[in-house]
Amino acid sequence: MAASLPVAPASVLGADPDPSFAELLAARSHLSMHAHDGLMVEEVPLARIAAVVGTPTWVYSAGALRRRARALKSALDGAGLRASVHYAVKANTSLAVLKVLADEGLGADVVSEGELRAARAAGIPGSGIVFSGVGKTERELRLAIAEDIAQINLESAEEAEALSALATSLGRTARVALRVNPDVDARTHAKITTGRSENKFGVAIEDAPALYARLAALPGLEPVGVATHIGSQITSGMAAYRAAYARLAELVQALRAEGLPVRHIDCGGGLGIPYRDEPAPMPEALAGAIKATLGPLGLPVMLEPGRWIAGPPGLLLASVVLQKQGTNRRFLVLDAAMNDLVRPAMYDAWHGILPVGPVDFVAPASPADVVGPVCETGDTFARGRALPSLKPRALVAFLDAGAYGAVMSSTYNMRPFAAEVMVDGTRFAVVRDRQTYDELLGGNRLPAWLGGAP
Ligand SMILES: Cc1ncc(COP(=O)(O)O)c(C=O)c1O
Ligand SMILES: N[C@@H](CCCC[NH3+])C(=O)O
Repeated sequence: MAASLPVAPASVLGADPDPSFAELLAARSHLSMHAHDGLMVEEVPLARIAAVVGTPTWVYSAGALRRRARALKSALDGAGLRASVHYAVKANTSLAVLKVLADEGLGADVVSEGELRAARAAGIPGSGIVFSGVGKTERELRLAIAEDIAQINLESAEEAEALSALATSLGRTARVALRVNPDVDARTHAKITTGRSENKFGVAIEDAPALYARLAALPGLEPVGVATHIGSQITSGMAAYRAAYARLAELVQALRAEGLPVRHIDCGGGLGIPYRDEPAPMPEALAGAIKATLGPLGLPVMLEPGRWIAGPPGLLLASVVLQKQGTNRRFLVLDAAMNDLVRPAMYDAWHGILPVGPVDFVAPASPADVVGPVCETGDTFARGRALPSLKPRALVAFLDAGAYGAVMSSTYNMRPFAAEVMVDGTRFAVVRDRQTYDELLGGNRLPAWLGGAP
């Protein structure tokens, strides 16, 4: 049920005010503020989840995941593209999330044995799986061959030679695509741009024709296409995508002129989401950019979106431990920390923070620094954020934390991994148990010479 509550004040920081609570809510249709139950995900009050599961807890909306998977596919269909979507598993590896997306017919883009196993465990067939990554081990390549996955995206000449030798020794032929680095600037955070020549990913586009010919000549390999991925959280429009895809199109024409077979093009991921008030790139725009640049080739395309699918449907639910008055600063100290959600510490990322209680939602707001209890100054989620005065045990939600949230958490400061919950309509379920202290300590062993069992 939508909020019929007054609009909370925007940030008091001035020139570029943060979005108000009401604006944040309005842009996220799986969230609503109920006058009695507080902030809800679909039909489930977050306060109920906190009462049953505790905090910190990741909460995912199955409905929002399904809607986004469908929206992406319909944008691609609408542009008349023959396209397959391979969800980038790295964004969120929860089996429940993967199962929802598998049920929507999505394939997977994986970068490790663990991700390949997770995708298979969720029921994604090998024929829907693409394996990317700059350093796949022999063990991982063996598994990829055994699972007969759709394609292995090769990122170097060295990897091509190694895979050829391995596949030949196994008496198999591996379908491969060549990941090229088009040397375009995706104009995103320096730590997550991948398509510049100085980045470690892919092979230089100038070297691609010769290497593709080599793939065709090597035993045990069947080159089926070319791939690229220029970076993540791309919100600067379609120019970088267009530049990269135009280079891919030229490459494909050059390969065809040499009589080399190209069956499809892997366009990568990277579509950004509005965490704060960034312009929201729509899948229709990406589909249009693909159509305009690659459409004339008449080939099927593959996409590898991670964040766009899994980001907005997830949040991190946390409790206030205490509110501390510092020198000219108010600190809201939470039970969640940088070990749970590392993006603010790692990339200075901005996440919307909403109070969960209906009373807190409409109470007067003033600037607060929102921090965790970890012993690092970087354990700061937000500075000067307009929030009401919150009592110990009040709940807050970090928005858009479904992608690169739980997957990047650690147990730093001996803090267990948080629980994960999925909401679907009126029901919710724990989809990953909170790590226990026994599990947290369990992997430790004392050698005999320190008193451990011989
Ligand atoms: C090869 C590859 N494909 C897809 C993705 C998914 O990116 P995003 O979550 O930005 O869509 C990544 C991560 O950036 C990647 O490295
Ligand atoms: N982990 C990054 C994105 C990296 C994308 C993976 N190649 C983030 O949280 O924004």
